[in-house]
Amino acid sequence: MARIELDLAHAYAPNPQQDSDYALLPLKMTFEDGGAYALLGPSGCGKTTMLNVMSGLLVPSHGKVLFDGKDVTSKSPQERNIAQVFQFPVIYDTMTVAENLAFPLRNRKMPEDQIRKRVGVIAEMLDMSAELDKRAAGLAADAKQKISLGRGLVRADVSAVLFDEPLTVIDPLLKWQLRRKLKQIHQELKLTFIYVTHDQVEALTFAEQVLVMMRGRAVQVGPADALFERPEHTFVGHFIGSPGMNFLLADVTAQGLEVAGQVLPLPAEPQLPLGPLKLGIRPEYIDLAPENTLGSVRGTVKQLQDVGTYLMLTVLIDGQQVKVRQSPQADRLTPGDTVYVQLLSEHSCFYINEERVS
Ligand SMILES: Nc1ncnc2c1ncn2[C@@H]1O[C@H](COP(=O)(O)OP(=O)(O)OP(=O)(O)O)[C@@H](O)[C@H]1O
Repeated sequence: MARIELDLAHAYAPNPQQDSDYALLPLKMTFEDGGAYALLGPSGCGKTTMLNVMSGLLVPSHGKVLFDGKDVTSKSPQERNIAQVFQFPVIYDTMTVAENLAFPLRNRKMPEDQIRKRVGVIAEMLDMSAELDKRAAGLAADAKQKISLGRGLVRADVSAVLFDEPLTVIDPLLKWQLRRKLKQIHQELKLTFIYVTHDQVEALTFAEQVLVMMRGRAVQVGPADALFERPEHTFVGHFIGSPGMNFLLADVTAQGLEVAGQVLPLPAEPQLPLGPLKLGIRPEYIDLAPENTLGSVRGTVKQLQDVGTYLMLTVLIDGQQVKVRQSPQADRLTPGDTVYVQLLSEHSCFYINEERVS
């Protein structure tokens, strides 16, 4: 196992001139030994590039990769001792499940009795003990991908296991089970896991630390609750949550916070600079208030959506739209109704130039 440090940038084209020429903008990041990390972001944000730089499939155009303090920037995946699981199964069809799982161990010349033991443990973890003697060729796509996962997990002496969207070919029910299984396996094996996905549920349920990426930039790294409660960038607020955080244009004045032509009292602390900013508040944290409650803002119900376990209101506040999550027992409102919403609480965040200032 290893502590992985990145201090680098990567551009595929020579002579990068501007930010958009970089697949990875300059970043410093440490992956602690034994941690479970997810790299999360939309398609094209640089997740696979970062993973390939860590594995050694790609040499970064600028900077360094360190494993336990040693510079491995130009070392191959073999030399870095990395295990990788890709989107699609990488297995030998002519071999049995057991032979496939044993392959990385035989390559390393592990004694046969130890191989048998380790293959048994991994097969048990992945619920594949009954399939060990079956030929891989006859198995369904998701069983094959489970073998790939097993091959990634079978060696106990790897620096890290890197997963690139490994559950893409798995059907939704099994995907849900495997996600939980991987978390459990991580706790048992205590290997460093780095997991690439564009699916926030997958990232947030699996990882202890999630690195959110946007257009080549690492915007925030933290546990799921920090990304939800205190997004450091409006992008993280939008991207995490379903629906994401609401953002309203506001103005800090000597009188208070001006939102949609109404002035709300601001707490003395923290002090916000005078001028325009964005107020961020999650739909889960907006309450409806009786008319003229101090700190509430008047709006009009635009839409009401019954999602089963909750109601989602869309409220228009002077042309700005906010989502408000309500319990299913709440009084039924209808489009056109006037409501008063409470936008300020300890859950409110403030952003200037898309970065959180409070
Ligand atoms: N071999 C390459 N040559 C040139 N540009 C590349 C290459 N691979 C990726 N890119 C570009 O680098 C950027 C980041 O791509 P990358 O594959 O790392 O993103 P990603 O977040 O993994 O996306 P996805 O989820 O779609 O795989 C994109 O703009 C992509 O077009």
